[in-house]
Amino acid sequence: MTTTMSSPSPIAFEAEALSLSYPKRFVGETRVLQDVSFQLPEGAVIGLVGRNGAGKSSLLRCLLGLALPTSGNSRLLGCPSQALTDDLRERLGYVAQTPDLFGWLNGHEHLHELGRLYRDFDERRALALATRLDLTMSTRADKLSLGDQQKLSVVLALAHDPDLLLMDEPVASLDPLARRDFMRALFAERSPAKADRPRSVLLSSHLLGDLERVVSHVMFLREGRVQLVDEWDALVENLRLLKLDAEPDAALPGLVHCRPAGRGVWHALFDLRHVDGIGADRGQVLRMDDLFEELNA
Ligand SMILES: Nc1ncnc2c1ncn2[C@@H]1O[C@H](COP(=O)(O)OP(=O)(O)OP(=O)(O)O)[C@@H](O)[C@H]1O
Repeated sequence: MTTTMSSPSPIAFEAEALSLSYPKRFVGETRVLQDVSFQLPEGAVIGLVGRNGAGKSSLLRCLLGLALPTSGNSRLLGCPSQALTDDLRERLGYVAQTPDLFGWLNGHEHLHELGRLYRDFDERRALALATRLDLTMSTRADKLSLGDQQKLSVVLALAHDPDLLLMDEPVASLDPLARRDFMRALFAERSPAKADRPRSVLLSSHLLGDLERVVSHVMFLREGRVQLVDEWDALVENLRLLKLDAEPDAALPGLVHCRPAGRGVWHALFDLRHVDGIGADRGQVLRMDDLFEELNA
């Protein structure tokens, strides 16, 4: 089931019927994204959630113009992904799933090289973040642990204080303290010149406990489709899980999702905003990992 939400605020991330397929080796195609639509406002911190292979990296790559959709389109701050302007690129930060570093350069040398590309690059700010993340900047990237390579990628992505940040599992290899410091860095004060601008963040992660603490919005992807996209507080307030002894009628108002849970029991997820007095308000409130299980089991 797909919920598409709109907002009166300016839109940071937007997709319209976005689909992406890759040809299979001999015949047919792999459908990676199917009819993905959403609008997410500026200033939002969005958790992008789904099982392995759900299409999270592919969606981020389409938004950044790094993958060409089969149909549909997407925009970043109103700019079409396939025609990002230099000005828009200056406002972007991206952390790829696999650290995208030059193995023979150390952290300082990376800062020096990248600093030549951005007008707003702030090396002092980057070094302060490296210190907070306990990252040694004098070691060649190919001699860093995977976690430290991820930290360096994050330091580089934040060094020009971007308005839009897209991050593909940036904390997967970080220890809990580094993850905490990373999350703080996301919300650290912006540079004086950008203090009044909202930063919008789209962040894919399997660490749902961490996401739950920081996101304003969440988007659940399954098999390339958007299952649910909404403000996280609204989902906590309004989604309820009921355990039923029969399959509910799919046409019941407010029914978001249902699944057989074994021994004749059905789990039904209702949205109280659309329910018509069937006692769903007595259902269970879900944490993000519970909701993930309900949508994917
Ligand atoms: N270049 C490609 N050619 C063919 N198939 C691809 C290509 N890139 C991705 N895929 C397929 O697209 C699907 C989605 O992959 P994607 O990496 O977007 O998923 P993901 O949600 O990011 O997964 P994970 O959580 O494991 O990182 C997978 O089935 C993958 O095999």
